[in-house]
Order: sequence, then structure tokens, then C-alpha cells
Amino acid sequence: MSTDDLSSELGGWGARGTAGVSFAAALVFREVGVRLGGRPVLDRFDLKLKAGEIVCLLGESGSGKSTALRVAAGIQPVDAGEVRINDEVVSAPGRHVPPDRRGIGLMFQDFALFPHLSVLENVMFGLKRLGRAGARAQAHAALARVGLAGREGDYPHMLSGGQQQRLALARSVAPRPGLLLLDEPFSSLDARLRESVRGETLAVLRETRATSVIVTHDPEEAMLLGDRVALLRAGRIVQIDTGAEIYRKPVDLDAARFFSPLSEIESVVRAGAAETPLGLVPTPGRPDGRRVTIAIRPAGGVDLGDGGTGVPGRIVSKRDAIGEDICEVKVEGVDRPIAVRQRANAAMRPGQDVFVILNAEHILVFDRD
Ligand SMILES: Nc1ncnc2c1ncn2[C@@H]1O[C@H](COP(=O)(O)OP(=O)(O)OP(=O)(O)O)[C@@H](O)[C@H]1O
Repeated sequence: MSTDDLSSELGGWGARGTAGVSFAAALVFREVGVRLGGRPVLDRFDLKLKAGEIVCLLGESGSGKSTALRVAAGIQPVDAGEVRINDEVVSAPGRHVPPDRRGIGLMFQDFALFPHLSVLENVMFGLKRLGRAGARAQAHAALARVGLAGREGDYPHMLSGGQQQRLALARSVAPRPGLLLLDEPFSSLDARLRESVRGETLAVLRETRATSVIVTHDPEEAMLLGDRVALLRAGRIVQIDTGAEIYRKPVDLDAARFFSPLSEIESVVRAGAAETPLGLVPTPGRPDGRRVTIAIRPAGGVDLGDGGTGVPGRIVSKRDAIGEDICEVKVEGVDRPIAVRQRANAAMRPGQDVFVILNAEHILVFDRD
């Protein structure tokens, strides 16, 4: 029997380069509390994942992302609350289902591959229940899916960083877990590789349809990968929504700052608008006298023109990003230069006078009181 025949008999793993389907699990954290070193690390942490959903946990270093993942994995016990996978309570004070009884796949940033096992054996390790022939067939198919066919006999140190990441992915999805937990899975890859491996990983996650939790501190990564993004701060979720919605309507100034640097201008509401040196910003629903911070993102918050509309400014610095310029523009009445990211334009030079045009719909307004 060929590998493909065997794998389709086992349920279709990779028969035509497809990843095979898991029975996706629902995951619920309810009021979970974890204390470490005498400090609360998760504090009444609530999160519900629907079966098949991909949620990214995003937050500053130390916000509790990895701890939440370790709790779901069964590596970290909880002091309060409960965690359920499907309808089973797997973590609660006094109750702790061990990791190997949770139906989960794990992938950590260092990949945790077994150095003394071959590529094939690394994947077969988690497939013992299938028996040797079944495990071998399923591992071959999983490796083919991630582009590692032909490398089965090599050892992890013989693979590049991107290949090691793909091996780790194959190993974690091959047993078809209902729940996949990934902790900074791309952090050891360089920027160029990260982009392509990220895309491939997302394709595999979508195909397997496993419910997935991905920890990252990179907002762009979270927006690209997550059906929803949960923003953590001090052991709690402060906002959860689609990445696009969190970017568009961050819950507060700190949440906004997390996604990009901001140029910030303080102002006061008068007759439904806040006056700034760049023009009026509408503030519907806010009463007169309310003190606000107007936050301008480098991308889209303002445009630079050469006359007609806008207020005068002067470019004080310019850096070339790939295909884009990052300019700093000094405007009379604004303390610090405004950062502007826009399509590369060789005509824009430091020292040049420009007109700065506010895009009111891309400006964020936050209460200051
Ligand atoms: N074993 C431990 N003992 C004491 N404190 C700990 C322990 N493990 C983690 N912490 C603390 O718990 C907090 C949250 O850690 P966690 O690793 O969950 O954060 P994180 O958001 O994943 O951060 P990072 O992005 O840096 O990995 C940190 O302040 C950390 O110092």
C-alpha cells in the first residue's frame, strides 16, 4: 500500500497535499487566576474560543500571554477559576488534567525538537497510538504537507530555521489535535522568512481546522493570523475583537500605542469638535469642555500635499522604508514633529515646505479625564 493510500485510509492526511481535519475543540477560560512569585499573573482572565477559531493573544512582555497558554496546555495549574476544553473542566483549583490527556498540540518558540531523533521520528513520536505503520504513513503525509518530503532521514540540526519551524508544525498537527497552542512560533525566524512561514502555517491551521491560540507580541502578526485578537494587559484581556476593529477602535490610548507609534495632540471639545493646529477633529457625542487626546497614526492619519488644502509644515527628516517614506513634519503649534508614513516620493526632502492635510476619519480621539 502506498503512503497516500495508507494516509487516506487513516482519514485523508495529505493525500493530495491537504492537511486532514481535526475535531475542533471549544476552549473556555472562566475567571482564571494564577499567582507566581507572590504576584497575580492572570487575574480573573476570561476567554472563550469557538471550535475552529484562531485567536491571537497579543500584549507587552510580562502581560501574561505565555501563562495563559501554559494554563490551557496543562503545564501551569490555576489558583482560581476554571478552564474547559469542550465540556470537560481540565483546570480548576484541585483539578488538573495532565497535558497528554487534553487533546492538544503544542508548539513553542524554540520548537523543542528532539535532536537525537530523525525528522520522521520527531513527527512519529506523537503518533504512537496509530501503531508503527500508521504513524509512519501519517508522519510522511504531514511532512509532505509542510514541504519536507525527502528530508525524513535528516536530523533537526541539518534543517534551516524555517524548515525546523515547519517540522515543529508538522509534529504538532500530525496527531490532529482539537486544540493547537502556539507560543511565539515565528520569533526565531528572520523577517523575510517569517512572512512566508507565517502564511504557510496559517494555511495548515485553516486546513486542519483545529481551534488555535497563538501567542505573539507582534501586532501585525496577530492581525494577519487571528480571526480575533485578544489584547492582554496585566493578566487580563482589555479588548478582544477582529484585528482590524481593534486597530480602528482601540479601547484606550495604550491599546492604540501598542499598534503603532502615534503623534499626540491635546485639545478640548467645543461644539462637537476638537481644535488642533492641523484643523478641527469631529468629536461626536462628547460634551463641551471634555479634555481629549487626538492621536494620529503615521499611516493614513495625515497626507502631505503641495498646496491648495492643509496647514503649512516643514519636513525635518525622512527615512526610506521599502517602497515607503517615513517623514517627520514640523507644524507650528504642535510640540513634536508629526510622523507620516506614505508611498515613496523622491520629491519629498528634508527642509521642504509642505501642506499637512488631516484625515479626520483616520484620527483617534481619547478622553483624557
Ligand atoms: N515561575 C515564575 N515565577 C515568578 N514569576 C513568573 C514566573 N513565570 C512568569 N512569571 C511572571 O509572570 C508575568 C507574566 O509572564 P508571561 O511569561 O506569562 O508573560 P508574557 O506576556 O508571555 O511575556 P513575554 O512576551 O515576555 O513572554 C511576568 O511578569 C513574569 O515575570
